[in-house]
This record gives sequence, C-alpha cells and structure tokens, in this order.
Amino acid sequence: MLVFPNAKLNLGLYVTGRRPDGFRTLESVFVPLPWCDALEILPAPENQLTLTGIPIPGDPATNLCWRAYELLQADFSLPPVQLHLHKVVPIGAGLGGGSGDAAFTLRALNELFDLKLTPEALENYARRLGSDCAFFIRNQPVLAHEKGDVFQSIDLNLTGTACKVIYPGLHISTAEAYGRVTPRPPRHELRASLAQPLATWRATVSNDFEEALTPFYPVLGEIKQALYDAGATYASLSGSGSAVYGLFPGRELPPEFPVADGYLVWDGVL
Ligand SMILES: C[C@](O)(CO)[C@H](O)COP(=O)(O)OP(=O)(O)OC[C@H]1O[C@@H](n2ccc(N)nc2=O)[C@H](O)[C@@H]1O
Ligand SMILES: Nc1ncnc2c1ncn2[C@@H]1O[C@H](COP(=O)(O)OP(=O)(O)OP(=O)(O)O)[C@@H](O)[C@H]1O
Repeated sequence: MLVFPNAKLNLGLYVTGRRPDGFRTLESVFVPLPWCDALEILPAPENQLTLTGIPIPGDPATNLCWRAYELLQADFSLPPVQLHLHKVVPIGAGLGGGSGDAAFTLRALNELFDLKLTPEALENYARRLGSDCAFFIRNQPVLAHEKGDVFQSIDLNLTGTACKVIYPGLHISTAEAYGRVTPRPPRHELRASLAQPLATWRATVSNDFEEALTPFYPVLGEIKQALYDAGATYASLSGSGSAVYGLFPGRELPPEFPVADGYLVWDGVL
C-alpha cells in the first residue's frame, strides 16, 4: 500500500498554559498542507524499514512510522511488514512532518490488515505518539486545544488560495521552542478572527512562537517580511518553526522569489 503523508500549517497559535504533565496547552487552527512524503507498507517475511530522501536524525528504530507499527502490533499481533519512507517534508519545521508519517502509518495498517479501527480509536493511538499526530487521522481543518490533540470543527475554506512555504534550512527542536515561550491568554479569539476576511488576519492572527523565536533566529522575521513584500495578504511562522508561509490573494503565486542555498520551498494552490 502506497500513501502520501502530508504536512500541516498552523493558522494562529497561542500557548495558553502549562499542564500538570509539563506539556503546554495551546489554541491553534490546523490545516492540511499538500507537501507530502511517500510511504509504502507491504507484508514481508520479516520487519524492515528503509529510508530515502531527506536524512532523518536519530536511530531508525525510533522512527515514528516504526513506533506506530509497534503500537498496533502489540494489540493486534500484526504480521511483519516492510516499510519504506521517502522523506520530502523538512524536519524541525513546524510542519508536523513526522507526525503525519506516524498517523498515515496507523491509517494504512488499519486498512491493510482490516483492523476495523474507528477514527476515534486511531486518534487515541496517534495521541500516544505525539501531540500533532491525532490531527492527521481525519486530516481536515480543526480548532485544536489542550496539547493540540483535542479538536473542534471549524468552518474554514482556504481552497483556491495560493500559498508559499519557506524552510530556511534551520532545524528548530519543538521542545526548545516551547522552552522559549511564556504561556499567556490568547491575544484574540481565534475562531472569530479567522471568520473575518484574509486581509484582516495580519492584525489579529498571530503565533506566540514567532515573537519568542525571532530574536534568536532573525531570518524568520526576514522571510516573513519578504513574503509580505512579494504581495502576501497574510504571513506567519508555522507551529514552532522554522518554516514560514505566506497566503496570497486569489490563485496568484508571486513571481520569482529568490531564496538562499539550503532553503526548501513548497508553493501551490491550496
Ligand atoms: C508546535 C506544534 O507543532 C503545534 O502544532 C506542536 O505542539 C508540536 O507537537 P509535536 O511535535 O507532536 O510534539 P511532541 O512530540 O508531542 O512533544 C515534543 C516536546 O514539545 C513540548 N510540547 C509539545 C506539545 C505541547 N502541547 N506542549 C509541549 O510542551 C514538550 O516539551 C515535548 O516534550
Ligand atoms: N518519520 C519521521 N520524520 C521526521 N522526523 C522523525 C520521524 N520519525 C522520528 N523523527 C524524529 O522527530 C524529530 C523531528 O521532530 P520535530 O517535532 O522537531 O519536527 P517535525 O516533525 O518537523 O514537526 P513539528 O516541528 O511540527 O513538531 C527528528 O529529529 C527525528 O529524530
């Protein structure tokens, strides 16, 4: 079975408090971004994980695809599989790349072995793998609370909006990023702000990580400004960075946009 785990963007992100388990509570809207890895899962005589594309730091045995397989294997005695992940989505980017891989592994195994797990059950497995993972089970726009893993539906349609995402080759660890943010109440009511026209978001929709991280990584502010200079209606850091995205009016992407060596860029119409 071949699947294409996508990334996500955060529209607004407020870090609102600290939980007894040390994790922060947040409020953010997640939307799918069609920047995708490729993942193949096949029944095999013995377990095997192969990786191509962008190198993934760390021991392959801790790869989130593998950890997702092990979770279901423990409960359903799954047969061995061969997993091949071709990594395209940048890592440490705030795009949830690893989380998408994990969730798509759960979804694919559910289908391949006919486990009959409901979306709720898959979300519960996903929550055990990481805060961002549960979003990718249903993979549709949501307003997220708690650790970013409890959702309310939101009526938001960015279909037809041109988008450019720039990753400046900077791996920002999620834990480090949270360590730099002091929780506080949301600046604006996110659902109400996003219900207004895109042109108003610049004044009302913000990401707390941006203010906390830009003094340490000024390039984040420079990319955001460059996106506005190129005509973006709204630009922001995604998640805990380092990817910065711009949304452009209508379906029109900006003309040629110079980026430095080592940057990765996705653009297209959502
Ligand atoms: C920044 C976001 O991408 C926004 O969507 C996510 O909150 C990050 O989620 P994630 O990468 O799945 O993060 P996890 O793997 O669950 O946690 C990594 C580390 O980030 C911190 N962390 C993460 C999520 C959260 N709500 N509070 C936290 O404090 C913790 O130090 C944790 O040890
Ligand atoms: N399939 C995978 N893809 C990417 N990273 C993975 C994967 N499996 C495990 N990891 C580990 O997760 C770390 C990346 O997590 P991190 O949370 O920093 O970034 P991210 O996946 O880009 O998502 P986000 O920044 O949105 O949380 C890597 O350093 C790597 O060790």
